[in-house]
Amino acid sequence: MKIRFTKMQGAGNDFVVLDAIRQTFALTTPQIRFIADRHFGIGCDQILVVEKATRPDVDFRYRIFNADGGEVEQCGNGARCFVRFVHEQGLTHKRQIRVETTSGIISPQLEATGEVTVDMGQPRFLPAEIPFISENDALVQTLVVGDTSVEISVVSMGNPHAVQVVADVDTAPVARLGPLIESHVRFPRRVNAGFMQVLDAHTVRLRVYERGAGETLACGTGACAAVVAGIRRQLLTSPVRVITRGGELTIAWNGSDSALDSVLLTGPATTVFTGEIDLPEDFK
Ligand SMILES: N[C@@H](CCC[C@H](N)C(=O)O)C(=O)O
Repeated sequence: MKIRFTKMQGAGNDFVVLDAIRQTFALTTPQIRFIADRHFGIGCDQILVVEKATRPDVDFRYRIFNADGGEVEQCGNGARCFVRFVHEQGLTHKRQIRVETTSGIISPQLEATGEVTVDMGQPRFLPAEIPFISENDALVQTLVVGDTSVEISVVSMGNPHAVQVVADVDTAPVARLGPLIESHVRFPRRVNAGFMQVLDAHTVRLRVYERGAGETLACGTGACAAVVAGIRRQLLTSPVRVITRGGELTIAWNGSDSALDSVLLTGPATTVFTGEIDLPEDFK
């Protein structure tokens, strides 16, 4: 089966975008892994599938798959690439669109600057909403990871995040602790592990070990979760510039624990190349 694709990136978080409106296909999990494979396939952190809306009050639906083949609820950098894709492909002329995801509706807007701002919806903090196994809903929770204890704040941006504050992201043990936190028994659906260094009240550096993809150059929902956790912990004040290894994002959140405002994510979205791929039936 041959399908056309577009390779995109937002702050270095890279995507293969597939148009399921003008072509028909059904992907198996091995085929998703093949597309994402950086040696045998195209290579990407996530695959985004653009579909027709299933309800009248939205413009499109999109599905998100991690490189490991698992379907996920939300993707911030992907949402920005999504709006650029539907514009460049002539699927809409609207600068602001409403998009269904498996965890709700998001609203990306193409700015005059070329950047994209996405209303990512409200963050959630209750352990059951993450999900996270805990007897309390404390803002800072202790997680025992192997022979180390880390202090995390849990946030759902539709998808689960565990954010810790570190002294220096360059020396933070992302490769060692990231996979252990991702698959920790207290996160029944696994988790994205964020490592945030606070530079000042409006600036952080961030690395994220993503569920189902490993460390990526940037994670949009990870940036939202880190900033929201930092604001709740009174370390940060909105808006916050998030410096990742692949680029910069801006996060604004005027909410509080009692008034859960939407989180706004702004950043770049770029098309890299387009092509056609022949999918094998039997990739493992
Ligand atoms: N890169 C994304 C997040 C993609 C999904 C994540 N790995 C998960 O499993 O929840 C972003 O920009 O938000």
